[in-house]
Amino acid sequence: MSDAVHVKICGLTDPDNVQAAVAAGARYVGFVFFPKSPRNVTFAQARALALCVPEGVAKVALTVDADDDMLHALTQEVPLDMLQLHGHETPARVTALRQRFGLPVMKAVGVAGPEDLAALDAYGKVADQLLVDAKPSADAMLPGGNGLSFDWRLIAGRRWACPWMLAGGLDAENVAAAIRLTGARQVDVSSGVEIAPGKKDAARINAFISAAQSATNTFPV
Ligand SMILES: O=C(O)c1ccccc1NCC(=O)[C@H](O)[C@H](O)COP(=O)(O)O
Repeated sequence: MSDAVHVKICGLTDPDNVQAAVAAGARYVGFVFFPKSPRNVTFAQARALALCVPEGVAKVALTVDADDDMLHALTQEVPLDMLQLHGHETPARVTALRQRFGLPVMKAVGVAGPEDLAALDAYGKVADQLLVDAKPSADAMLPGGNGLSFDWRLIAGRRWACPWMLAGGLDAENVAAAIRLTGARQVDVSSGVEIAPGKKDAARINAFISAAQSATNTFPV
């Protein structure tokens, strides 16, 4: 992995914001397939957005406890590079989906306290990537994308068997500190580059990517 921190902009719904993310240097763009989300896109919308994305930028589909039929239709209709699983998918399900759909799988794991760290070790052995995210509160409407951060000291300097991304409540103001504290080489953002739920903003996307890429990561690779 190169020295610059890799950025994923998640929950894109608009071609102008996809272009803004790509132009600013995002390495991943994420599309949300979760009807209750303000960022939900249809397969047709996602396909149109995906066709704007150049080679070298990974197109990630975020799903929540999706069944095989949904994933089959999704992967047939939308050109994708990765699946992001943001529900209660077990390690066995992660393994099965990697095999069935032939795409790398990133498993999101919510962290609120030290008791959540064992799950990162378990999923790190079977997933292609981990998304280390804030655990949503019990009454949250969404399982992610809540703009909530967790205590980064819980994972400072920790490593897993696969590459990982830091997520949860990041924005242009705090991302450099988060990178310094955790040693993250990849970061993911959704709410922190929005002006309203589901409404991304090109200036915020630019500011976030610039702040992440200029952050100094002092941890060894
Ligand atoms: O964004 C959503 O609406 C969403 C819906 C269902 C599951 C996950 C969802 N989002 C996850 C993300 O966008 C990010 O990967 C992550 O949780 C960080 O989000 P944020 O704290 O808003 O930056």
